[in-house]
Amino acid sequence: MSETKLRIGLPKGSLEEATIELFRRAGYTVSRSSRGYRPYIDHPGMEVRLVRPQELARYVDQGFLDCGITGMDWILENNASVHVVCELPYNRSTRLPVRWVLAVHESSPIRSPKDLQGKRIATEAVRLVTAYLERHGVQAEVEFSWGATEVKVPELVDAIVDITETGSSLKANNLRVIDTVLQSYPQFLCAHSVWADAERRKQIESLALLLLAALRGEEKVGLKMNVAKSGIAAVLAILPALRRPTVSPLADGEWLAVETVLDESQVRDLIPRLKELGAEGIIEYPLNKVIY
Ligand SMILES: Nc1ncnc2c1ncn2[C@@H]1O[C@H](COP(=O)(O)OP(=O)(O)OP(=O)(O)O)[C@@H](O)[C@H]1O
Ligand SMILES: O=P(O)(O)OC[C@H]1O[C@H](OP(=O)(O)OP(=O)(O)O)[C@H](O)[C@@H]1O
Ligand SMILES: [Mg+2]
Repeated sequence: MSETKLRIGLPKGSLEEATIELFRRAGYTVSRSSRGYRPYIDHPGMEVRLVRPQELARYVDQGFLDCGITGMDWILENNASVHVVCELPYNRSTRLPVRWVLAVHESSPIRSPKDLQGKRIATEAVRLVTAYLERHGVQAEVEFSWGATEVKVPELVDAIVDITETGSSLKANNLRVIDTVLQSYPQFLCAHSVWADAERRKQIESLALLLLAALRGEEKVGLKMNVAKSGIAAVLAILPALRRPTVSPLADGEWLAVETVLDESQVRDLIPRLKELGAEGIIEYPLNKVIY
């Protein structure tokens, strides 16, 4: 093991709970004290810092952190030069990407990006929005917002660009979405110099493997059932698998046990059909990690 510890930056705020839970499922316990920004991690070769997601990519770029997790949105907004190891498809409350949306008050006459000509837009991501307006050939004033952006329309600004995940903040503030500026998932990123170092890179790749395995373990389940030999072809015809289902004989020589791994979302449609096809003793079980 290398002498110096791998310095990992984890995002404070919206992504904090979900990220620490992801690390737990990946096999790493990160424990925080109430105001501590230096949580403990149960691995002797690692240390963790809790950092604002807006700043994390910059600290990795500058070499203060070796690697970390932050949204693609803030990597782009900072124009940070970092190596993206992998995308991690989760967010604060769902598995969907967050969207940075251009939104106006319900009562606004603005209907399309073109209608923003000469208007004022508030956002936390000034660079992203400026680039968006350029792509649409629109000149408008983009002002930086420190947060609580939704409440600024229609009195303070004509439009906002803000993050939405479940849509409840937009709804609560009577906002109408005009367009999506960017979709974003958290990214596992590291410094170019870390990626160039064979030993560090191996550490990073192992961590990425476990984080992805834990995320997949959340969305997949195992399914087992008994099927009479005469019915096996029909069952196999509808059964998804990572590669192919496992089929093994029961002790009676007449029946077969079938085992597979599939998306949890498929199970509710599949189980009634399997039952109709004569499958018995169907059991579903959770998985901690899935590695392709
Ligand atoms: N539901 C969500 N709302 C906001 N951001 C989210 C959500 N889910 C994931 N994220 C991601 O978390 C990061 C949030 O960064 P942001 O700058 O908004 O800080 P924050 O964690 O929301 O802190 P604050 O509460 O001070 O705004 C972004 O990368 C964003 O894509
Ligand atoms: O679509 P939703 O699920 O409602 O989530 C989106 C909301 O969450 C974030 O707010 P945050 O908690 O970061 O507060 P802020 O507005 O002060 O940044 C974001 O800025 C939206 O307001
Ligand atoms: Mg926020």
